[in-house]
Amino acid sequence: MTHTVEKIGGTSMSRFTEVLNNIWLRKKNNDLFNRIFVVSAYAGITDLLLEHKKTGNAGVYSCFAEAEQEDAWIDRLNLVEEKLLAINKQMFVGADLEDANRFISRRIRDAEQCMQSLHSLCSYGHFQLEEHLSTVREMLASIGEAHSAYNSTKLLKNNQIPARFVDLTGWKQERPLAIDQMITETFKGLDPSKELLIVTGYTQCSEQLMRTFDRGYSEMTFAKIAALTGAREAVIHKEFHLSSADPRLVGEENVVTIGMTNFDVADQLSNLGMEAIHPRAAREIRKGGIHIRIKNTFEPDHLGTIIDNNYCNPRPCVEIIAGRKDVVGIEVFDQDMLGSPEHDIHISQTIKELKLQLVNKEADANSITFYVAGNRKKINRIMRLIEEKYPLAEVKMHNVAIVSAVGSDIKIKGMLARTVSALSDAGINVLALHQSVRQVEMQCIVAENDYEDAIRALHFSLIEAENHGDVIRKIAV
Ligand SMILES: Nc1ncnc2c1ncn2[C@@H]1O[C@H](COP(=O)(O)OP(=O)(O)O)[C@@H](O)[C@H]1O
Ligand SMILES: N[C@@H](CC(=O)OP(=O)(O)O)C(=O)O
Repeated sequence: MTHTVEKIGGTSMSRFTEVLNNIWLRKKNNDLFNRIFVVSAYAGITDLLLEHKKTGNAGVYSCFAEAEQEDAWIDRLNLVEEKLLAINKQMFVGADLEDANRFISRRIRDAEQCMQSLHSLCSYGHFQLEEHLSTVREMLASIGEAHSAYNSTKLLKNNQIPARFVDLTGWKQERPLAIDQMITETFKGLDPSKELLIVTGYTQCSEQLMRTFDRGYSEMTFAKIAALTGAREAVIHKEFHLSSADPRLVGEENVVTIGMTNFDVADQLSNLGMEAIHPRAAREIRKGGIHIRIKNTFEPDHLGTIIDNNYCNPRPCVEIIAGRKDVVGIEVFDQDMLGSPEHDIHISQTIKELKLQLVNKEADANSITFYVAGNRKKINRIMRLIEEKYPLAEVKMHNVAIVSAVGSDIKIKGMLARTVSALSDAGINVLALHQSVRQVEMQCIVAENDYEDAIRALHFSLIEAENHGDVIRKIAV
């Protein structure tokens, strides 16, 4: 096991000069190679191609799928092309710029043609658009990663580094293969000891990457490659160190870097939309017995954070304050619910079918509240469906935020009391409170407007007050 597999997130990718200097060119001679890079689309591009990951705002795909205005998706696709070409212009000049533009414009035109043809085909009742939508979604998504991987390879070659564009998008491939086979076959003929391999974060596969793993899918490609090629270490390059809270909210000068943590903590964070790592990707890497290192792209000398399955902080404490805005609490009150799980089962199933994200839920004798995230249209739809199914129930919608204190071990007396006091001392009303018996995280539901203040208050009382220094649990390996 000599090589590493390294993923570069979209936010970092957009700062391509720093990626070039801090990640690629930094290593010299023997250390330069034996690194396989899996790259995400440049920041915001997948959001434009599909839909906004957090707000659900329409992108090319959602316009095409909803087809309210027939040609709205074409305008959006042209807008994406403009953005991609603008990125090229920042990176290349002359013949290189022309080549980069030709590559990506061809893919966009191919996709446009397929989608146009599909549209005409589906004007005949024999062909149903719905049956092909997931394929269209996959095709569109792959454009973002093909663009960033192609450009990165070109940039490296321009800097005299041997590099190869490894295209897992299966563009114009006859038939999709199963994901494991697609990766194994592709890597068979490649030698990472001789050149840097720059791999698209999107993989075309018979399982359909997004249908199986959804957004953040490049981490799945990354995890599969790490496991299937037997990597020594799986590295994720991000915009910030994995920190005790979002540095944008709490201030870079106040947060503490996390030195070590475990996959359990990472799962809690990804449930809140802070994808330290995609939970399914984590499973793949964990099964392969590989640890993950999260690194800050802009501080290349820092050891970063190790996520290891066996890690537990020897001193119980809160390590991270995370949270999520734009959560809707759907409260269903129905006295017929007493003693029966029927409402819970049915509503949970509807949430799944509508592809809303269930962040948490709580229940008492005759009411149940589902905390979900997703776009407004879907939320309104589910409210309607619940009211139709249970006409005697009272269904209410609450716009809330969730703030959460997470730690690999928080099993100490008084921790929950301290958390709630921190919020009440800051004048914030706690609407609901959850802590599971495993005691890995405590979640407080607060009004949406209180989100930022609540994060800062919890960070101040539970982390800053502990004087951890620069790093919570320095890396010991
Ligand atoms: N605890 C945290 N540590 C570091 N970054 C965080 C944390 N919580 C939220 N963030 C935010 O996550 C963002 C990175 O998001 P992410 O989806 O991982 O980006 P990418 O994969 O494009 O690099 C940062 O901009 C930062 O504001
Ligand atoms: N760009 C894709 C894949 C991905 O994983 O992106 P990022 O690494 O920037 O989260 C998405 O947004 O879903």
